[in-house]
Amino acid sequence: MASEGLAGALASVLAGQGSSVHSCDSAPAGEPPAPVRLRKNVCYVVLAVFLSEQDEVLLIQEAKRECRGSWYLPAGRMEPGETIVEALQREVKEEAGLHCEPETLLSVEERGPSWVRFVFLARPTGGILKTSKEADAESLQAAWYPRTSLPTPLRAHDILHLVELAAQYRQQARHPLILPQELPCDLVCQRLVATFTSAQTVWVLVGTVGMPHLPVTACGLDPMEQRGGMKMAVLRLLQECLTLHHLVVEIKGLLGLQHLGRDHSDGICLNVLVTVAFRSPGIQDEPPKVRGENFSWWKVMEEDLQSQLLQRLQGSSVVPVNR
Ligand SMILES: C[C@@](O)(CCOP(=O)(O)OP(=O)(O)O)CC(=O)O
Ligand SMILES: [Mg+2]
Repeated sequence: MASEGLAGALASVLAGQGSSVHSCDSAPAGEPPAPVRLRKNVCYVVLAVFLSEQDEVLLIQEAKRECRGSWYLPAGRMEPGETIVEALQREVKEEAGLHCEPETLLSVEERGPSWVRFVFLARPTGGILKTSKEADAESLQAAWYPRTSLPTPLRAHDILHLVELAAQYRQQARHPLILPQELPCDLVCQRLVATFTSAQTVWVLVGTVGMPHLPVTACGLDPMEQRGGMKMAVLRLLQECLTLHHLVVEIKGLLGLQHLGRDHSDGICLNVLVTVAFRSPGIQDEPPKVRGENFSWWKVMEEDLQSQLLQRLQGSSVVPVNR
């Protein structure tokens, strides 16, 4: 993929799209990671934040024994064979009685590659709000509450931050609308847009095995990568080509997300924006030296692409991960 191919790939990722994952540039040592199987070695959760124009939040009252009567946002575990959006729409219908459309990903939370939660800002498109008369195993009821006076008890307080994220996004959208792209993937992996900037010039790390491409790192499901979280896979790839001890690496967040779910392709690919900078504050005009033959820095020359990338970097215009 010559420069125009790379420019096309970068433009696609910056637009929240992406492309199928055919191979990885970095994987955990030893055996190749086992294919991902939902509900067997990974659990994906979907969660919806509905925030009305009257600044009210849609909550559901849990029916499960272990949290019965407590209030939470509509959320649930994905089932094999469904897309992320289908899971979101199923859970909201089951727990709140409403049809919905996702507006954008608000946040992705992960406790290692085996547990990932996709948090959406969503809007109701129909259906009838579930009342206590329709209580069942999915939920006791659903109701709208003023954002500043939510009912108690809450099932968990983690939703307070998510509701705040939704309110902030409504007030000022920090990133473009980003929705999952239905592209097949066998692993939990991350495609890196790893950048080095100097003045108004930006370089992007590219994989050079085969056609030059945005590098992909596979997340391991072993205990070490579980404990360290998904950033371990990013650091592992960068460690393979850069001398990290004099660099500062920051994973800014998501530019996009890929998953299909159908045809047993349960994997996900997170398209992540990463910055690489020298630890010492001295002016560094050139990116850090790359070790080996498998990666190199590509200077982004296309003005439009460069300004788009700089704008995303300067504004942290990405979906936060674990933030
Ligand atoms: C796992 C949660 O994010 C909530 C979603 O899972 P549920 O317990 O509500 O699952 P379903 O029965 O499928 O609705 C809470 C958490 O501890 O992460
Ligand atoms: Mg639930």
